Amino acid sequence: MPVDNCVEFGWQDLETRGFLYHSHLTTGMHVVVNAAMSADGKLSSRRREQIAISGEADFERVDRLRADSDAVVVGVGTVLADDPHLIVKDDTLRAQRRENDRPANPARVVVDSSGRTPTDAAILDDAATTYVCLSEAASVERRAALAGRAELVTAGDERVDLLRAFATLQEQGLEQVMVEGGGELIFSLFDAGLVDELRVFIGPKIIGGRDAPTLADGEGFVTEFPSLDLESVDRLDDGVVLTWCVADR
Ligand SMILES: NC(=O)c1ccc[n+]([C@@H]2O[C@H](COP(=O)([O-])OP(=O)(O)OC[C@H]3O[C@@H](n4cnc5c(N)ncnc54)[C@H](O)[C@@H]3O)[C@@H](O)[C@H]2O)c1
Ligand SMILES: Nc1nc(=O)c(N)c(NC[C@H](O)[C@H](O)[C@H](O)COP(=O)(O)O)[nH]1
Repeated sequence: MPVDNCVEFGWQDLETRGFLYHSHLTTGMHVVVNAAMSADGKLSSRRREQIAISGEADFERVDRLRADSDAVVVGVGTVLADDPHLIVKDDTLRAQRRENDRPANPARVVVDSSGRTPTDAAILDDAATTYVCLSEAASVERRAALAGRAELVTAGDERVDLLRAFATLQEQGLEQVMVEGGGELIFSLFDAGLVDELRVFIGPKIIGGRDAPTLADGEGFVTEFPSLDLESVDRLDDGVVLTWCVADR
């Protein structure tokens, strides 16, 4: 039975089982949003400092999902707050990728309209290819600063046009895409109809704070809301991982 727009198995399983799946994009890209959320729905504190919400087992799950992916995507807000590296941490998983003729690490993608990604950001090191998705608002100076460190994708006038940017990434062969956050980017991806699957680890913390980032920030939906089909609930560490398919709009 073809898996409609949602992967019930790991990526390799999907390929070996020959299941067909379709994505919200015109052809093969499959976008999985994966985040860790406190019991009260926050991604970090109001100070936007990184807070460990995942336990050891969930961090390992995230590492496996990265290893299964062609690209890991974050917004520049996350780069500025956490200076993430976004590589596969487990040596065996990296070796398996190389054995499968894949780069040791998935590509890294930053959604960053004006090119605010610092040139000394960990995400720009040589551990993996990095794409910086800019809009036309990015200055010549910022483009020149980033050009030597990353592949530049330009889409959109003010904010990054996510549909066009993701279509360009797909042309680069990036089909299995994992989005780690943050809340602004996750909302925009849902708003653009680009999300196929949502996996959330809900961890044993209360963070609170009316200004703390949540799973989906941005403008918010007011009349029509993305609909989710629950695929699985798995207990992990002292929390749970919920996996939803995003229903076609
Ligand atoms: N717990 C988790 O799983 C997790 C994961 C990632 C980030 N975080 C946290 O989230 C916070 C950062 O999230 P955030 O919401 O501030 O920033 P973000 O990472 O979502 O980046 C948003 C920024 O991306 C840029 N952008 C360009 N085009 C855009 C578009 N079309 N749509 C949306 N953004 C666009 C804008 O500058 C925007 O401000 C940090 O505190 C970080 O620690 C938590
Ligand atoms: N899965 C997950 N559990 C958490 O408890 C937590 N705080 C994050 N937060 C995501 C983090 O803010 C960055 O997006 C990168 O996940 C960091 O990546 P590196 O470890 O530097 O590769 N993510």
